[in-house]
Amino acid sequence: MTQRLRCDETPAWTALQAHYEQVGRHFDVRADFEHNPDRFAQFSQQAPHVFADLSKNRIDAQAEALLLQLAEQCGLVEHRDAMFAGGCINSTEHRAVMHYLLRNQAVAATSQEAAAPVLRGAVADAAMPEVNATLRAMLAFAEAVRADEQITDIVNIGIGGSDLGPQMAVVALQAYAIPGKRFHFVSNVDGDELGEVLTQIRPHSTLFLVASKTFTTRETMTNAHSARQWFLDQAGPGADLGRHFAALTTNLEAAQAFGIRTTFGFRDWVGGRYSMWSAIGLPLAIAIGEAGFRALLGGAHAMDQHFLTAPLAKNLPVRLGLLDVWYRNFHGFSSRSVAPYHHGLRRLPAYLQQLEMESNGKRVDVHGRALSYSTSPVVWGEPGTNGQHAFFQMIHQGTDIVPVEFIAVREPAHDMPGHHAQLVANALAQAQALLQGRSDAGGHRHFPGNRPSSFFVMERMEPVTLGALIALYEHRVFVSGSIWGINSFDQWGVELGKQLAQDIQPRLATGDVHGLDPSTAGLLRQFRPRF
Ligand SMILES: O=P(O)(O)OC[C@H]1O[C@H](O)[C@H](O)[C@@H](O)[C@@H]1O
Repeated sequence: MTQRLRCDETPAWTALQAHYEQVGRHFDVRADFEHNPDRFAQFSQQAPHVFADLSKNRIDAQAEALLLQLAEQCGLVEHRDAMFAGGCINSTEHRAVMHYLLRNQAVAATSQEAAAPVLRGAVADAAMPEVNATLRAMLAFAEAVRADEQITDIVNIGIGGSDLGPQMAVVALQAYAIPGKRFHFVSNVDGDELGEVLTQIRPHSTLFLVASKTFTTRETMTNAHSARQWFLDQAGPGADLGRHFAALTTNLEAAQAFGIRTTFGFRDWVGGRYSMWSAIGLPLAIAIGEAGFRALLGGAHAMDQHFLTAPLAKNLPVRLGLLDVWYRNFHGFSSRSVAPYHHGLRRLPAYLQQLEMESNGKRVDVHGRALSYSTSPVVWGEPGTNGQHAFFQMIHQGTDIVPVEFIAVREPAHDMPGHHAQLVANALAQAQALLQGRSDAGGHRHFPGNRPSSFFVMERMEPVTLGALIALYEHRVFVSGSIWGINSFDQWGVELGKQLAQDIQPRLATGDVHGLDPSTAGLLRQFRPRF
């Protein structure tokens, strides 16, 4: 990787610091709305399937111009283009990052059209035949499962990226899910989770999907082995494991060694948290069918094209990623709350926690040098209107500023009179209240206002819009990670705990506390009589 200027060494960074001191620190969005009649138009835009209003944020044209200079001076475009050219940008794992190839399909493409990739180039041309062949095989399998009335329950066993994406999407697209089939997601090694699912299913009507990129993740392997044992015990003699288990993995040999003959693969250039577009999306494909899954890919692809081709000043992932940098590094905001005003998006905050914090929660740059500036904010949230009755108090009147991201759709999937208007009114009102505040009352009733928020609007929650929304988030995370000069595609921070768990587990049986710190030793003794 060529040496680039670190973001805090660029002239734009220094200029942003000065602009923050002179203007940003005291910038009042309400005053700017009064002086600038174009503010809404300037800070809102239509991207593929997602309209975004960023005008309630603490940003002015000068800050955005300087952020765009920062992007230029940090080599954002070169980095983006390196990713889309198949460059080895995941340098610590020596891998390319090419999940976008999995959705290299035009919206509403038929299976024939889909065989012709939209993004061209040597890397895409080489990879697409296998990508399309796997997609076709996986979608054919999904259609067969959909048509198989004997199979009523699909149990996905996977964790992290092998759970959060497909689960979030199956929940979000419930209105499009095939009737008569239930979808279960088992991720936790806590036996309560698998145990609860096993009480609801029968072996002959269940399909287990063992989803693991590596096929070595201990939680997933423990759950998969327990599920297999349960299946063999319950199904009795003649149990056909092969018909009731499939694997979604890059490690096909390990899956076969487990006894699974139906396997769908993908390549190591698909990161776990970027894998819902791959074979890991099989539960979703079963739920929404081939046409739905292709529409999801098409929506994501439309966002890829936007990210690749729109000028940076009108490039929504770029604007959002730069806003994140502005807030994190200049305003010092340490968290962002996501508030989907859509019941179907209730797993989105959990999904985004992994996407953003596992990608950008890094303290060294791509060369391993310690950073002197902050990276990933904490991302958290709950669906509206529930959050309003819980933690919005803090967002309106607390001592910290928490930018909020509202997400709403124009068309609901239900036809319950009055509900949708009330839901949307609440989302609009919350954003308005955060901005306006309330100064006609003092003390406890005073709302300071000028509290920032963004607002995303989509036509309805459907495969194509969900695909675009998730790709938007992926690229936004890429943008801020790229400015920070970190590797957004590794996750070494999850390793140490895994290793120590392997050391501790046998100690629970033996009681050996040798070499442990006093706290861990004391806690281990608390559990000792149980093992
Ligand atoms: O899909 P798997 O190989 O089982 O990995 C599952 C998850 O576990 C890892 O520890 C990482 O933190 C995640 O990025 C990954 O998605």
